[in-house]
Amino acid sequence: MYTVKCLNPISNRGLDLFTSEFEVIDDLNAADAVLVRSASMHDLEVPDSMIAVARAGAGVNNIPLEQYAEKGITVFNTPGANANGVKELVVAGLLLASRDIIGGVNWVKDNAKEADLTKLIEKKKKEFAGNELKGKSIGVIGLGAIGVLVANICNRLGMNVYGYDPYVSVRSAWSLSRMVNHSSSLDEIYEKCDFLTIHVPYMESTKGMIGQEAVQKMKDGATILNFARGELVDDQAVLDGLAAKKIKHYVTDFPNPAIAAADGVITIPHLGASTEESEENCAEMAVDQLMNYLENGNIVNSVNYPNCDLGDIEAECRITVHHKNLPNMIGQLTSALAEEGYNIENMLNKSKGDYAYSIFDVAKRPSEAVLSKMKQIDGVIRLRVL
Ligand SMILES: NC(=O)c1ccc[n+]([C@@H]2O[C@H](COP(=O)([O-])OP(=O)(O)OC[C@H]3O[C@@H](n4cnc5c(N)ncnc54)[C@H](O)[C@@H]3O)[C@@H](O)[C@H]2O)c1
Ligand SMILES: O=C(O)[C@H](O)COP(=O)(O)O
Repeated sequence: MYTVKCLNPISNRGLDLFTSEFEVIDDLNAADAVLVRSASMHDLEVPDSMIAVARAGAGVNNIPLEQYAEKGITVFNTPGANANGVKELVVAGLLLASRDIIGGVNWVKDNAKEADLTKLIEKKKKEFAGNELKGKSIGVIGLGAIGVLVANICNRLGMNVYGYDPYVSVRSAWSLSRMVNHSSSLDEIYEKCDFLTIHVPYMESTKGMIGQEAVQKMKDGATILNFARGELVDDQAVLDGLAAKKIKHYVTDFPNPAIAAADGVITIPHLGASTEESEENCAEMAVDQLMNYLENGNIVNSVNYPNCDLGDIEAECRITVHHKNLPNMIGQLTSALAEEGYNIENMLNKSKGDYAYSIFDVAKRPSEAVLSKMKQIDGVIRLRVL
């Protein structure tokens, strides 16, 4: 029996997938694994029993990835599972920024009781007029699961699309419309685009990537859309840009007190992935990956350990090892088994940065002495016997 604690509400579509071998519990201290959305785990004391975290979503900046890797806690996310939800809200953001829909709707509400409302509307509507998206240029920064969908739909809306992603994956490159222009520098995007939309992860290297210098390089009257993370954009740079009319609108899914009430800022309370469909997709994928890892030791879509998948367990015993990515780890682990006559029927080893993961299928459960010898090898972080 494995125990799972949810740190945020997780869609029942995912939780219902848990078989009788799994129990969702309230006590974190008794949990083997955690399911989480945006709750911050940075200052959370986690029990030694915890061996996995599944983020039902894309961004993992709420999880201490390196610290968990060091402890042999595998962290998963659900790539692409909420991308369509975000893409649709970006389209809404583009429309809210180019037509004064919010101003118009609010005015009608405020004047709802006026007897001659219909007449008044026809007089007033010119104040809420706007522009069309067709023919405007947009720069998409980050062409992953969301960026590709945004770039392609903007192309279909008749916009001139420029994409920037120096680390673009082959999968994304295949999915991108051939009508999307490839930008090799952010400067080209700043220079050419009426709209900029950011879809990169928040990391040390991307923090504040849209700052004073970037804003100064932008076209006059540009609109910035941020459906990725608040920290990617420097608030003061945006406020200065808005005050100087350099920036027309800042549309953000990540409001904070410094910008929430500022003129020109259109704020949405982190609703990008808050659709029934995205919540279900993320929950299903997260639970599926978690069960596969806990029961079979397979790693699919981890962000701090390599993907390593040997299928369902068919051998008598499976041993999984989280270890440092050091020379001769496999040699030492296989020797410990071979010295005592345990035959390895199948094995897989993968590495990611400083960490690696190995799976050994053996014909017989090794003795405690052999397992203890394997655990004591320098660089071994965690060993599981399944
Ligand atoms: N608003 C929401 O509710 C919501 C929902 C999902 C994701 N997000 C945010 O959006 C981010 C992107 O999500 P995704 O699913 O597309 O992730 P993804 O991993 O599929 O794509 C990220 C892309 O950014 C690129 N990238 C990384 N650093 C870059 C840089 N310096 N310049 C340009 N490109 C860079 C990567 O190569 C990758 O292609 C997430 O990390 C998360 O923070 C927000
Ligand atoms: O990174 C993500 O997937 C989004 O920001 C969604 O976060 P949420 O699951 O808390 O809505």
